[in-house]
Amino acid sequence: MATPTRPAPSPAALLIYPATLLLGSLFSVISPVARATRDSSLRLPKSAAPLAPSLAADLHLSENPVNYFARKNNIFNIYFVKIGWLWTTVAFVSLLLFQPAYRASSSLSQAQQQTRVRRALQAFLRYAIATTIWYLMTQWFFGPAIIDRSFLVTGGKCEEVMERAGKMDLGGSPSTQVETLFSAAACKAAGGAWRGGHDISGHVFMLVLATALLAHEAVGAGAFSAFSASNRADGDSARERKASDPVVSGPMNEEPDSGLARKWSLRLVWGVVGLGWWMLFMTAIWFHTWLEKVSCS
Ligand SMILES: CCCCC/C=C\C/C=C\C/C=C\C/C=C\CCCC(=O)SCCNC(=O)CCNC(=O)[C@H](O)C(C)(C)COP(=O)(O)O
Ligand SMILES: Nc1ncnc2c1ncn2[C@@H]1O[C@H](COP(=O)(O)O)[C@@H](OP(=O)(O)O)[C@H]1O
Repeated sequence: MATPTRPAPSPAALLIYPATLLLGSLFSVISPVARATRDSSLRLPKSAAPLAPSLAADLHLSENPVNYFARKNNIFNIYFVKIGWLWTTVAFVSLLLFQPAYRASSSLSQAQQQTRVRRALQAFLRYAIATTIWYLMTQWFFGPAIIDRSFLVTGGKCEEVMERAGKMDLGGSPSTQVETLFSAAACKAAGGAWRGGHDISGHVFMLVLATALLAHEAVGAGAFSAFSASNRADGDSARERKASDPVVSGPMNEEPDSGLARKWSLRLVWGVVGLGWWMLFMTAIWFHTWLEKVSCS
């Protein structure tokens, strides 16, 4: 019998992201509630109207909008998305610790243990690569992050702070001043307005990366558990097969209490993926222009 391997999720599943952005943008056009938010932004200069969601965000119109999810200070934005990589890390580590696909245990043969350690290392490498990409895109790239740099090269700037900088000393060393002007977070913290360029959505970027990474890993780990459990149901024949195959090994040899942790780690991961998808959908409805959303997915 051929050795079963963990099935890789189909790349077609990634279409969920453009579909979500498309659906969110359509919703933002046809929903009366979303229209009401846009109407308030029509009090902006006429030329600004087509870009309403983005400008509404820039001008802090979304601090008190009709829909709860259109508020920047909504609880899910503050405690979930804004520290989204922390949630991603916790969920990922729980998979590595509790899923039998990665968990080495003393009741396994040496070959089985080696296979699991190798799998866990490969999974960690995927996480490390994704973390590096997230970090360079949204946090730091030898100075301002790539998203901030792309905003600047497309003509954006920290408007009010630039004006103030022209008139008075901002304080601090020249390098702090440069940071103040050239990173979105520092610009907003200094009371400036990050306007004018192509503002790739950090939310969309991080949520797509995090949910794709976690879902990919959870599908593999979940399928491994399910396969192993069905093997266990098969009884002796499976036992014989396992004994001769270092790759096929599952909860058959698992400690009894690890089943609960296995279930809850998958629940945590799917919870993070589900909420991440929902927040992506909310960003698509309430924030950014079309191009800004699509350019980072
Ligand atoms: C050459 C460069 C090397 C870079 C090295 C980077 C990674 C090392 C490789 C492997 C990592 C291995 C271990 C890492 C250990 C711990 C990582 C833990 C990561 C965290 O938990 S960071 C703390 C939590 N912070 C966040 O989650 C922030 C998430 N938020 C954002 O990114 C932004 O707020 C945003 C993009 C969602 C939105 O941006 P704004 O609109 O608010 O500007
Ligand atoms: N789903 C969401 N819920 C609440 N606020 C969101 C959001 N998506 C984006 N935002 C806010 O819109 C602004 C642009 O975010 P981004 O460029 O990452 O998409 C950010 O504002 P602040 O920077 O003032 O917090 C961010 O917090």
